[in-house]
Amino acid sequence: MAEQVDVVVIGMGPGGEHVAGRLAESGLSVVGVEAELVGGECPYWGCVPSKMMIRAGNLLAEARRVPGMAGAVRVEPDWAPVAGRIRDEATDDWNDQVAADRFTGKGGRLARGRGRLAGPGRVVVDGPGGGEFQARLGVVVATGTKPSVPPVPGLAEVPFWTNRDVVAAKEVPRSLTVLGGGAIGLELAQVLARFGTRVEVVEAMAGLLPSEEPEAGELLVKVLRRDGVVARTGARATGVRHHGDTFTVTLESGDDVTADRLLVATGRRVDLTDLGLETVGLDPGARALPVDGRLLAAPGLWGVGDVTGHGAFTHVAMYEAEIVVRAVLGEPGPAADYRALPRVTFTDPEVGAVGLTERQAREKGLRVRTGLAQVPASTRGWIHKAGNEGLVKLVEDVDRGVLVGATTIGPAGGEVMYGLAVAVQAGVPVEALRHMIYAYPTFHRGVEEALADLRSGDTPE
Ligand SMILES: Cc1cc2nc3c(=O)[nH]c(=O)nc-3n(C[C@H](O)[C@H](O)[C@H](O)COP(=O)(O)OP(=O)(O)OC[C@H]3O[C@@H](n4cnc5c(N)ncnc54)[C@H](O)[C@@H]3O)c2cc1C
Ligand SMILES: NC(=O)c1ccc[n+]([C@@H]2O[C@H](COP(=O)([O-])OP(=O)(O)OC[C@H]3O[C@@H](n4cnc5c(N)ncnc54)[C@H](O)[C@@H]3O)[C@@H](O)[C@H]2O)c1
Repeated sequence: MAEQVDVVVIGMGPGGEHVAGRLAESGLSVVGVEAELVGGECPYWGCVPSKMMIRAGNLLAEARRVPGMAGAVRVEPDWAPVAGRIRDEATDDWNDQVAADRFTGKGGRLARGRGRLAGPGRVVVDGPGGGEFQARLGVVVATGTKPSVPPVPGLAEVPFWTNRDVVAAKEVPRSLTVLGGGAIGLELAQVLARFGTRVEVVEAMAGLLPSEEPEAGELLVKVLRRDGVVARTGARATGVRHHGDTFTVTLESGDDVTADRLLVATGRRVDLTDLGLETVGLDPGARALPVDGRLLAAPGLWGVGDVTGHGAFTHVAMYEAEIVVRAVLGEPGPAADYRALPRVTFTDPEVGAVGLTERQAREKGLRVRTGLAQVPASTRGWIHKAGNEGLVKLVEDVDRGVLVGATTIGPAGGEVMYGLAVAVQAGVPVEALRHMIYAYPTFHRGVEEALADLRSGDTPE
């Protein structure tokens, strides 16, 4: 006999935990099903520990910028406090009791185990907290993603690292090859290089961070080189071997890239295969859970977070979670709107981005103008001097006279992006943005310069 409850949430990462917690707080009987740790990838192996690592790497980099600016320092990197913080402050040594208690403290019930659908509203949990539940109001699938491992010959047979191994490392490796020059690969490559690891990044596409503006990838190649990171772009791996303590990645060019460790950071994939989706008429072979603007995948079945394929970011998971909370509670509110989806890659300089890149805007058929401003040429960038690399790039839909995308790279690139996210989301006219006051001397004054460049910039096509 299945136990009757109001809602079952499968997967208690940032998305699932938010939905389950909010619904439990509102008085519903909610079962949260989790196969690993309550909190998901972000606090234990993703955002939080990686940003602690980045904070440490950035401190070293700032200290190294002292000569010529503020005197002399001796910098001796030590990974021990970073590994210690990750264990003690971020992950409780990968123990989720605090998160589990937070959920049950809101009135939720945690079922530890692997959940799968067994028909509309029905969820079977295999594991220590197992059982069968029938949800009166609905089921929420928030099962996240796994590392995507490309079919490079030999790769599956070698003991490569994923983000989880880097986060858990008690010592940094002497050398590291990073397969994939996206967000994970670059953030981790830069940190480890700053702690003394010899790092090479192998990126198959023509530039680093290929989903962002090409200017971002070009700039990152230069700044990473200064950290000692070799970035090989347009580099296709044709084979991987592991002999003794050495990983060898052979490239199409014939070059071999060798290192003590190999990190695979070639994207994340949604795995719907074992979720019983066929029992509710959905395709378990789909690339992502197909949901509508209210995150509904089927009657009484919602999707939240990475699994929906709208952007593998914690803020997307939380945003979608809130929409599902409203839907389940029958509260009014807008449908999901991804026009101003913000991204921040926390390299130094940070790469902030929102909305469409120039290429995406042109592919949508928009008439586009772009404006560019260089951070080192701005007053604040010039004052900042060491570590001042960056730029602001704006993408305007000429016919509507509004920004549809922006990229803000610089020492506070992620923060500078926020104002532009508001402009994209609210469709603030470019004309109005031009007649605002931008505080002097901030990094965000680069926005004003990039707006001026729009006026004098590319001729509309
Ligand atoms: C190294 C790294 C750094 C990152 N940095 C950032 C960042 O700075 N900013 C940012 O916004 N995002 C970042 N991300 C992405 C972010 O971690 C994810 O977008 C976020 O965790 C997605 O949340 P989610 O709830 O959709 O899924 P997840 O966090 O993946 O959680 C899904 C949960 O579901 C559980 N689960 C799966 N299947 C089942 C099942 N059948 N039954 C029960 N439980 C199941 C899993 O065990 C997991 O706990 C980073 C990711 C990585 C890997
Ligand atoms: N700061 C953040 O918000 C942050 C940080 C880390 C991760 N994330 C999230 O996690 C997701 C996954 O990160 P990721 O870096 O693994 O994925 P990604 O999709 O951002 O980058 C993967 C990179 O690997 C490259 N690649 C794919 N196959 C390859 C191959 N065979 N050889 C060489 N290169 C190959 C791709 O061209 C791409 O540049 C991100 O897209 C992002 O949504 C966010």
